[in-house]
Amino acid sequence: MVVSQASGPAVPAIELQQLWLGWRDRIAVRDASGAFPQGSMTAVVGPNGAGKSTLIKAMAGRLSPIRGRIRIDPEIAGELACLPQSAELDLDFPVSTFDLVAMGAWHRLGAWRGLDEAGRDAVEAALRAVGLAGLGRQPVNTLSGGQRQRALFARLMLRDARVILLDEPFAAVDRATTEDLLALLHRWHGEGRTLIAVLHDLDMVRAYFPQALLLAGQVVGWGDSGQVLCASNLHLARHLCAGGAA
Ligand SMILES: Nc1ncnc2c1ncn2[C@@H]1O[C@H](COP(=O)(O)OP(=O)(O)OP(=O)(O)O)[C@@H](O)[C@H]1O
Repeated sequence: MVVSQASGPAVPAIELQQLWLGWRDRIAVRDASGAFPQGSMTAVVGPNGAGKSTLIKAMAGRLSPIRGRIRIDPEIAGELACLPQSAELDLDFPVSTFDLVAMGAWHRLGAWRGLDEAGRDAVEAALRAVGLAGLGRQPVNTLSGGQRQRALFARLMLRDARVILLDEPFAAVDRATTEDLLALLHRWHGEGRTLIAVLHDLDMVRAYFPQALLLAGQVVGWGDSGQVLCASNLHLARHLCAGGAA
């Protein structure tokens, strides 16, 4: 799917409205407001414990706000895909890489309807696009870490979502894989999809992500990544996560 880019003022794909998130007695994100415009490519950054994964989980619908609201544009409500941190994914089951990638099409076909020839071609094309041509029959639990992440990106391709959330997609992945997957993200961005990725490598964010959201239990900065990732904001974020007051 190629998503048309609307001209004129940016339409929010996801809007945070005075959003508070937390776990039991712990507040993880306080009073966050702002918007991810449709077609934007944003890195969510911040120190350990800043609330980045918590925000991704909430936007993916896996955690309810304590207060405030996450408003998802109704046109894209069913068009949101999420790739959680790899530690949260149990891929230790005997399914082929082809079938794992094909699962990306389940939301359109239903789990029990087989793929037609076009669907099978789409899986093969996705495997080629992530550099796994010829590995479709290999069980996923025998893939290397980098191959596994490539397969999960191929599954996202089949998912064909307009908004894609990724939590540390390049953690424990080799450089060549990272570069290939970054190129895929850029392709998706060029297609007008909205991309939101938790990342730790600030040089990568400056080089590849036009927008950044700097979190430290609260929004420290949100906008052009060059401006958001300035020394004073990064210092403030570290201070806040070390227990200081704003
Ligand atoms: N499942 C959970 N149960 C209880 N507390 C949690 C849970 N997940 C996160 N937290 C707490 O919420 C706060 C924010 O955690 P979160 O994982 O969102 O941070 P993060 O910015 O993604 O950190 P990191 O960079 O270390 O992955 C932390 O204090 C953390 O201990």
